[in-house]
Amino acid sequence: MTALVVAMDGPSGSGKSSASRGVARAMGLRYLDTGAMYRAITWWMLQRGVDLTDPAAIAAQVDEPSLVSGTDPDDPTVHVDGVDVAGPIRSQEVTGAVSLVAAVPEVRARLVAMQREIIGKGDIVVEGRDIGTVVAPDATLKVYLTASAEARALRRTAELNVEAGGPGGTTVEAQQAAMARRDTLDSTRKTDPLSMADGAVEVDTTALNLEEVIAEVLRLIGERSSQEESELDRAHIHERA
Ligand SMILES: Nc1ncnc2c1ncn2[C@@H]1O[C@H](COP(=O)(O)OP(=O)(O)O)[C@@H](O)[C@H]1O
Ligand SMILES: Nc1ccn([C@H]2C[C@H](O)[C@@H](COP(=O)(O)OP(=O)(O)O)O2)c(=O)n1
Repeated sequence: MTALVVAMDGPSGSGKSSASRGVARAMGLRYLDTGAMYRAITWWMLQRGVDLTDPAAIAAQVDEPSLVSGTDPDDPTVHVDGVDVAGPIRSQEVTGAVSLVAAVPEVRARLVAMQREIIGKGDIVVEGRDIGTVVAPDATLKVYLTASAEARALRRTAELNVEAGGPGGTTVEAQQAAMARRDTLDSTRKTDPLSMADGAVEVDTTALNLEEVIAEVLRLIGERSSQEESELDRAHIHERA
């Protein structure tokens, strides 16, 4: 069988990270969070005081930091210049700035090349916005996760409250507005907008719990793998005839 690559795309809060990690764990696959890579570069640019409203300033610095992404679904890591930035990349400051950095073509070129190199070894679940469309259009399975704007905001608010150990200073309404702003920025940039890839299967997670989402993706992988096997069988029969 050819190397398995599962592409998981979708907007913020649709459940990509949780579902991708669950699927990777269940199947013993590697896991790559490409959003964490965009966040890590953004963290570094903020540390350096780069003017994020100036795409040329971002482009001029993009090759400076070293970036290393781990692929263990039980311990996804990201290091910038040797510093573990798993915590800081989730800060509101980074979340508020990441769309500006991710819109710069030079940033995307560097990160897409790194992502393709990691994916090249196969047997991996990769999550992001443009995995099925740009990074790995030949993936074995392409999933596009969605959920209603309200469900996504509710999930994110609950997550922030847990992190803060109580009401985390945000409301579902504020969260929904912030996510809508970021989705708009992510989907209106000129390069690689947030869109569904050809051949992707849409999974609406609004009414599904995490276990149900993981089970559905595992079912789709099984379906795709048996389709591939029967196509191979047909090709062999054709060759022999
Ligand atoms: N199907 C689901 N039902 C309820 N909550 C979910 C579901 N999938 C994910 N979550 C929760 O929603 C939040 C956002 O999920 P996450 O996987 O980080 O989404 P994304 O990577 O798409 O931004 C997390 O707190 C996660 O535990
Ligand atoms: N393949 C990707 C992944 C993320 N991005 C951008 C878009 C997002 O606003 C940021 C952060 O992505 P991340 O997946 O961490 O965001 P969420 O956890 O879904 O809120 O990076 C991208 O442009 N392309």
